[in-house]
Amino acid sequence: MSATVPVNLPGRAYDIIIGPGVLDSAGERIAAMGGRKHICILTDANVAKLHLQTLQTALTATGLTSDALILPAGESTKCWAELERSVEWLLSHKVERDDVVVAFGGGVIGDLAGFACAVLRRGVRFVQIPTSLLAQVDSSVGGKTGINSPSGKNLIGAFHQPSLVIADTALLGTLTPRDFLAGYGEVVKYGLLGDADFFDWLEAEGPKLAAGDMAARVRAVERSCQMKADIVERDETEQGDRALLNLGHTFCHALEAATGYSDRLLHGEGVAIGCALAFELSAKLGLCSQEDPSRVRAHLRDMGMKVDISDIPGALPDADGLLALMGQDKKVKDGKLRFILARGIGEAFITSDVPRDAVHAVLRDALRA
Ligand SMILES: NC(=O)c1ccc[n+]([C@@H]2O[C@H](COP(=O)([O-])OP(=O)(O)OC[C@H]3O[C@@H](n4cnc5c(N)ncnc54)[C@H](O)[C@@H]3O)[C@@H](O)[C@H]2O)c1
Ligand SMILES: O=C(O)C(=O)C[C@@H](O)[C@H](O)[C@H](O)COP(=O)(O)O
Ligand SMILES: [Zn+2]
Repeated sequence: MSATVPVNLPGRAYDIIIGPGVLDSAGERIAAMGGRKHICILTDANVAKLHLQTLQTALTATGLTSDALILPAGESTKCWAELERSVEWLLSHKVERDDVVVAFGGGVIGDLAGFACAVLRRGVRFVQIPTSLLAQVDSSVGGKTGINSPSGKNLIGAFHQPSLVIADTALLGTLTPRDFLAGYGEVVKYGLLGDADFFDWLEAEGPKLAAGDMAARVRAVERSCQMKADIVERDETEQGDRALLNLGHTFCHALEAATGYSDRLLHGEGVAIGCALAFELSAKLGLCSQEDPSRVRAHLRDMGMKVDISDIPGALPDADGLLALMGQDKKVKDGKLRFILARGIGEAFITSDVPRDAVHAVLRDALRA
């Protein structure tokens, strides 16, 4: 029940190893990469408590020693202060360019550690060992790394590909239901952006997947990684097609900024709400039928996820305020927003041809609901 997805980037190719128990092979796989025998691990407090010992035992079994920096859990860790702490800690361990650093955690640790490795000595190798569903299906793959700014999400960062990804699906068993479902938001995104059959399958198997069915989890991680790898191979640095992976994110990032990158809204929850809004906007513009957003929302609702802006606790800015936050989106070109919209489920495309009034109206309706 395991799978390997290659990411074929010229000069920077790597494998994504997926399956229950693959963490046990981390020592062998990392030792095979060469470099010195001491491994620095960046992780967070939740993951350290549950799984660090297993990782360190796997490393020790092949003669590797390790030290870990345990950072606070949560989105607010993707900040300058924790970046500085991480880089200085790695420097204090005299990490060299050919050493291997391990990012062991969810997307927060992966993004922060990846960025620390991108800037440390202008580039140190790192291995992603994603422990959340979100990190296994999305953030550990493709080399986007970075931190947040009060001005906007992920505004400080770099492209820096990992040298290997080890996604042990058994680790997903200790996620809280909320964190698991947040990751599921990105899984649904893949079906919506480019694979209608996968979305059909999620409608049928999603509940089983959430309940812990391992074969379903492996299949969802593998399909998501395969779709991401295909897109990243075509367009590593988002000059074009890679922006498809941003379906729902223009809305999501504005909502995350509006909620102060806090526990009020997790990234994957924002992606689910953002995908529903992107489909509402597509329907409003006559690009797809009204049945499509209804179907998207019905599936998210069936899974017990946040679907509407009103599912976010606490006050939010009005439609103008959210539009202003969207102005910091990295897809903005010549001052104009670009969106990922859809002609149907599995048929997303990138466009800058979206009247501001239509976006305003969708936001206004969503805030009123
Ligand atoms: N670089 C990319 O391409 C990319 C893609 C998608 C998302 N992201 C980023 O990823 C971040 C979200 O990632 P996330 O949802 O993994 O958040 P996260 O890293 O905060 O993890 C969510 C929570 O789950 C806990 N956790 C992780 N693994 C666990 C396990 N096995 N058992 C128990 N608890 C565990 C963490 O401690 C945390 O409390 C956001 O910052 C988002 O911007 C990046
Ligand atoms: O890998 C990508 O490309 C993505 O867009 C994946 C997204 O799920 C992810 O949240 C990413 O970090 C967003 O990128 P950004 O460039 O909009 O910050
Ligand atoms: Zn995302």
